[in-house]
Amino acid sequence: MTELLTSAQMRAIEAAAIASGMVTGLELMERAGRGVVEAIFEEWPALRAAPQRAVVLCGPGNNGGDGFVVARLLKEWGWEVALFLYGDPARLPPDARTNYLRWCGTGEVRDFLGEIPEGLFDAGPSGDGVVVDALFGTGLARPLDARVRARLAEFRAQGQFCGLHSVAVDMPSGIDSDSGRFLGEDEGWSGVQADLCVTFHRPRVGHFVGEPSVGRLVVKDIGLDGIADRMGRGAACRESTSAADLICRWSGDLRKSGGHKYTHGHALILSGPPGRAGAGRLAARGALRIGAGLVTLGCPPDAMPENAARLDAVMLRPVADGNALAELLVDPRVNAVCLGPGLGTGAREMDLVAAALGDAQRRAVVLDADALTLVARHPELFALLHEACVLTPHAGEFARLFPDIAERLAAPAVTGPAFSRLDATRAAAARAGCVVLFKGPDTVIADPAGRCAVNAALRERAAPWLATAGSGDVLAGFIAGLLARGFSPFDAACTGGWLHVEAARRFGPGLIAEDLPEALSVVFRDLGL
Ligand SMILES: NC(=O)C1=CN([C@@H]2O[C@H](COP(=O)(O)OP(=O)(O)OC[C@H]3O[C@@H](n4cnc5c(N)ncnc54)[C@H](O)[C@@H]3O)[C@@H](O)[C@H]2O)[C@@H](O)CC1
Ligand SMILES: Nc1ncnc2c1ncn2[C@@H]1O[C@H](COP(=O)(O)OP(=O)(O)O)[C@@H](O)[C@H]1O
Ligand SMILES: [K+]
Repeated sequence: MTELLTSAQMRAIEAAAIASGMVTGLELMERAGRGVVEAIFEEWPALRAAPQRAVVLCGPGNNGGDGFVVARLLKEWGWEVALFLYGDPARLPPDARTNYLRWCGTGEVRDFLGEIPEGLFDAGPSGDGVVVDALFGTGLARPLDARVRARLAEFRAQGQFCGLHSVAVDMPSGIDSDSGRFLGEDEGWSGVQADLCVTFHRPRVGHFVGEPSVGRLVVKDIGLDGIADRMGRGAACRESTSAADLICRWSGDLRKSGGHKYTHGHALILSGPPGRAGAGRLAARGALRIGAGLVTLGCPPDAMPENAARLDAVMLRPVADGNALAELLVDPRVNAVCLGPGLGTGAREMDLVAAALGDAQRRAVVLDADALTLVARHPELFALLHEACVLTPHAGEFARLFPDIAERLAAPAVTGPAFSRLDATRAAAARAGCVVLFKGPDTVIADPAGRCAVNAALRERAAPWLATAGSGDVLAGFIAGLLARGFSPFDAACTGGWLHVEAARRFGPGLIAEDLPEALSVVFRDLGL
């Protein structure tokens, strides 16, 4: 499990480590700087072979302090290092000031806002080098001042033009580490700000949600392991996790190690009218492939011929209205329902949503697409949501369901920590009283108690092929299948989301939604199931 931290959590851990006497702030800064240098050499092994050129940009806080350490260590490697400071050296925090003074013993400090010397970016003796951004890290509290922004952009652009690699210490400056958002107006600032970002102890939330801002993320150990456990998990330590590794916890549950088909649950997927039933069929196939013992597609009677012609292992039942659904739900073995994909938003469909949510057994229900639109439109349906439900909105559906929360998320972020997709999903789950999976390349899953996970399809896990019609329908089916198999709503959403990205990655370019369920068997085999 990869734990993601907020800046407040990281500060609390650092403060507890220092207060316990296990380490000093200065030693942590030294380890951080050393970690950055190690990461640079690991990322670009050729840089180790011969001295190069570094341009190091230091800010007014401890991020700048890390920068002084990096500058000193690279200089010790024989590099040509040019260091620029933004801020008043007299006002540096104590550890940063100590490292500033150490640097002053070996090299010059230039003014970050002053002249950029001629030839600065000419690559080093062996034609290579780095620009290190140590202006602001977790302490960024407000938007960068226009001059700082312009100057940083200039350093980045010139460095890039001259072929130097860009390295961000902890976070690319200007980005809020709790939300991954640019503080202030972000025109022209989207995209990758650093080839490599080196952070410490644990990744921050902002490395996984918001704008994808770094090409590669490396987390360096600075000896803080175990301190969080010793501190106890206080209010500042809300748990947030990257779902990427969670699958390991649950792979045992995914394995089919005996039993008969009813042991693995029965998922019911409700589909729409003739010509629109494909989305439901995709969800049904997803539910079956992920291992539900049985899957039934319930469709309007006039869609029976079309579906019968297209389905084999998935069973088919006519479901004319809410009463017909209620009759089907008399069978207690039907233990998960999924509705929304291609469903429609008329009176029949409203009736179906009411019947699924109003079911006395409070069965697990996945609501997606049109079902979400109906729930957004009709407060009486919203009021029926319960803890066994999973909502899977994309950004448009999220805004329909939770307009005020979406508005807060869309508003420019002006102070740190900024309102994040994590905050938004948590608020939505608390209001709905059920699990919410907020879709996107940085999918966030939250439950009403505040538990939260990020399933980021970023960097080495990028899966841009998922932006294809019907992939969300398959995801709804995956989650329904896992619910049928007895996963809790939160675990089903995390595991379904994770498998969705893995399946897309196994298939790769050219993916269409139909391929996702089929790619699962390869993912399962690789997991050793
Ligand atoms: N917390 C930890 O455990 C560790 C922190 N370290 C480093 O320390 C950093 C955090 O240090 P700080 O808390 O000093 O924070 P930063 O160095 O990120 O910046 C804080 C300073 O910048 C000012 N500031 C904030 N936004 C500004 C803006 N837009 N324009 C101008 N000034 C602005 C603040 O008033 C403060 O003086 C981390 O990112 C990391 O690089 C490391 O040394 C290792 C350990
Ligand atoms: N660029 C992307 N990278 C990774 N995942 C993505 C990307 N774009 C979309 N997705 C994922 O693809 C799915 C699309 O779902 P949705 O928007 O409901 O589409 P549809 O309604 O066509 O099925 C979601 O799971 C979303 O997280
Ligand atoms: K930085």
